[in-house]
Amino acid sequence: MSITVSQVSKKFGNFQALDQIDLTVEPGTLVALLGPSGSGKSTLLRTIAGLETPDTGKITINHRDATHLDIRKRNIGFVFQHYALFKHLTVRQNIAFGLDIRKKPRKLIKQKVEELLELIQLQGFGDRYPSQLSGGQRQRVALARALAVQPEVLLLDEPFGALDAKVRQELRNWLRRLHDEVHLTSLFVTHDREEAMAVADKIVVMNQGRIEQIGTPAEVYDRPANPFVMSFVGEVNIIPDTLAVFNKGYLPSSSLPAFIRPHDFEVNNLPTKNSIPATLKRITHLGWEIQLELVLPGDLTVTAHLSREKFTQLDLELGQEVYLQPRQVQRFEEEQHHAYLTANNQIL
Ligand SMILES: Nc1ncnc2c1ncn2[C@@H]1O[C@H](COP(=O)(O)OP(=O)(O)OP(=O)(O)O)[C@@H](O)[C@H]1O
Repeated sequence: MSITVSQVSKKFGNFQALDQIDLTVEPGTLVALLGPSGSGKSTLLRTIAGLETPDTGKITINHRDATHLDIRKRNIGFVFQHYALFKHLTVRQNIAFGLDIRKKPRKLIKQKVEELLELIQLQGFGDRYPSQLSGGQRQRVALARALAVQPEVLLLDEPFGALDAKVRQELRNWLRRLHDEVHLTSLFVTHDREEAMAVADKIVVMNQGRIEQIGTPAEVYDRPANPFVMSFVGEVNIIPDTLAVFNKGYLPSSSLPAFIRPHDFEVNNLPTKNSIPATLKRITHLGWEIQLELVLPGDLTVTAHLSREKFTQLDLELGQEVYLQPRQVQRFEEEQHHAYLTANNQIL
């Protein structure tokens, strides 16, 4: 079941929530809509679901024009951040809800509900009420309820947003396995880049109602289309005045800012061929890696990430001088800086 969005725009009053969106979701893929708050992710998802009508453009689901199709005829399952389970119904009754209102035979409903309880690993919880479940369990029930009516498309709006980090991680791995098992086409909204990277086949990076880039997690991370994407999908050092800081042979001269990921700095105690001297200002233990805050000539502070092993080997002390050598530097053409500059205050 494929989804195609062509030239879809949507305004709320004077506010352009979606601006000429083009997107194709291939059958069987799990796609993440990633972007800062207010970038239009939910509006796009709701438009595909039929909860919003686009002002212009077209939406096709499985090659059928669905732009103005009634929501009930789209064969879509929807899961929201705030598990909208019916409080007065048990887990079993919640899962059965969509089948009940479609007046499916009792025997089939019973069988389907048991299958889904097994799928979400909540056998034995069928007679509980939502208030007797944890947040993660409730969200799994919400998923089972959406899956009960056998949708071909599953849309999830920040499904794990309200859960703590550990449960969130478990559930996202589980969602990935479930997606592969059930052979759905799924689209989910998140503002968490790690979640998008960990789960999705493709990531759609959104900003101010537009799509900045569509690509696999590796593509958007390693070959970002513009400064906005580079900054949004991972940490980055932006060296604005490359002429002043780097022009002494450290890097090829350029008037464009240099974008360097913290783990793309090689750190050494002694100068190497093209290294930059820097003073070590702060050391932070991030768990499996160490973050260094370093001051470059010209008083520019950058961060570098080191493995624990390398950190131990260097035997670093605060205030000492080290030498940085960028392994990889990205630069973007002038016109690609627009999105970054306008969204700058949201991501730095
Ligand atoms: N029904 C509405 N009426 C007016 N403005 C709306 C409506 N729905 C959304 N908006 C506005 O459209 C913009 C995009 O909202 P949307 O919910 O799509 O963003 P989002 O990327 O999902 O953000 P978040 O991560 O915060 O949920 C926001 O500025 C929001 O205030």
